[in-house]
Formats: sequence, C-alpha cells, structure tokens
Amino acid sequence: MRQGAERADAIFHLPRQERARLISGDPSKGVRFVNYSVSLDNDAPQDKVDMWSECAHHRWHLTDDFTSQFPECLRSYGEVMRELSKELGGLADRLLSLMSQGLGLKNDRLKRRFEEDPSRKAHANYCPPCPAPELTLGLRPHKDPIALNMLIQSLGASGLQVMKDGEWIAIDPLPNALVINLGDQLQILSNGRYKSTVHRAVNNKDARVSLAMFYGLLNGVADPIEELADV
Ligand SMILES: O=C(O)CCC(=O)C(=O)O
Ligand SMILES: [Fe+2]
Repeated sequence: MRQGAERADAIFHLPRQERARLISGDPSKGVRFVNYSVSLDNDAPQDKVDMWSECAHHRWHLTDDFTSQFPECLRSYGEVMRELSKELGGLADRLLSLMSQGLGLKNDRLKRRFEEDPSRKAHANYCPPCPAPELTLGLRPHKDPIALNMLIQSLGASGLQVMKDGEWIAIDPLPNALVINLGDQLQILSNGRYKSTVHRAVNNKDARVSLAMFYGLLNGVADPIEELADV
C-alpha cells in the first residue's frame, strides 16, 4: 500500500513532456491526467474556492493486464498497481460479503449484483505543497457517486476530512491503513441503510498523495436491490 502511494507520487513528478502526453479528456486512454479546476458551485458563487490538486485516472482489474496501456515511464507504478488490484479486488469482495450480511441478505448478494456490470477506476490525487492552504481545497466537498472507495493515503500530511454531525472530522493517514468510503450506489442499493459520506480534501504546506480505488456499477443504479425495496 505504501508503495502504491509512493509510485503514484512519481506520476506527478514525470518530466514535463511525459506529463504533457498524459493530459487528455479521452476516457479510453490508459492513464490520463485531468485537472481539477475552480470549484463551480454556481448556486453559491461566494463559496468558490480554487482547487490545488491534480488527478491521474485509469481503470484497474484483478486479472486483465490493464497496465499494458500504460506508458513506459509508468512501468513501476503499473507493477505495484497490478499487485494492489488483486489484493483490493479480494478485499472488495470481502467487504461486500460483510455488507450483504449486515443487510440480512445472502453473503454473495451484493457481489453478484456488482459482477453484472462492474466498474473499477483508480484516481491518483496529488496536492502539491500549498503556500496558502486556507485559500484552496484539494478536493471540494462531494460524495463518491460509485459504490466503494478503497483509499490509500500517503503518510505525513493529512488532508481527508469527513462531514459528521455538521462538522469536518480529519481522517489522518495511518501506516498500512485503508480508508473505506461508501458512495451513492451503496446508499441506493441498500435503500438508505448504508450512507454515502460527504468528504473533502484540504491542503497543506506539504505535498500529499492519495490513491482512490473505486469499485461499483458501470451504468449506475436507480433502485434498491429487490429484497430491500419498499413495498
Ligand atoms: O484525497 C483524498 O483523501 C480523498 C479522495 C477522494 O475523495 C476521491 O478521489 O474521490
Ligand atoms: Fe471522494
């Protein structure tokens, strides 16, 4: 896990020309940089805040070699990613099994639902050292639209905060720990029994990296699973 965050950090320190080649709006690219721009909350323009972060996106998989599309300069990141993907794929299944039990369903119920239409995306987030952290955010407040986010944080600078009872609570990085965040799809599938959490990332004078491994349904979900639907 530590290596996942370290190698992800390397993506953001590639030579300028290599980086330029990765900037793209085309989701079919193996790895692409997207920039978070200004937070555009048009309903509350006074709350606009500058995003001080960069993000690299790619898909992940347990068995397909999704790294074959990675450029040569990301070879060692790809090696770590392949290992991590197998581990986190297994972890996602275990979590879904426990969450199925928690809902009073058969252990494999959620797992089977996800296998019908799976989506696996990774976001490597990088917040560079920020001279004025109080004027910026790394990631604006949001809920993850997908089901599960298995998040690895670099050690050192903290940044992740979760909204609880109207207050922001810092979730500081711990060695060898993952943060498991539930997103909208699990809230919908569970008919509100599991909650999608509002979270954000704040900036620091020091750099920070996080690696979000998302798992969920590719085409989204509009209804709870049948057994939990209101009648
Ligand atoms: O950087 C973080 O800790 C949060 C990442 C996150 O929320 C996301 O990628 O959706
Ligand atoms: Fe998120």
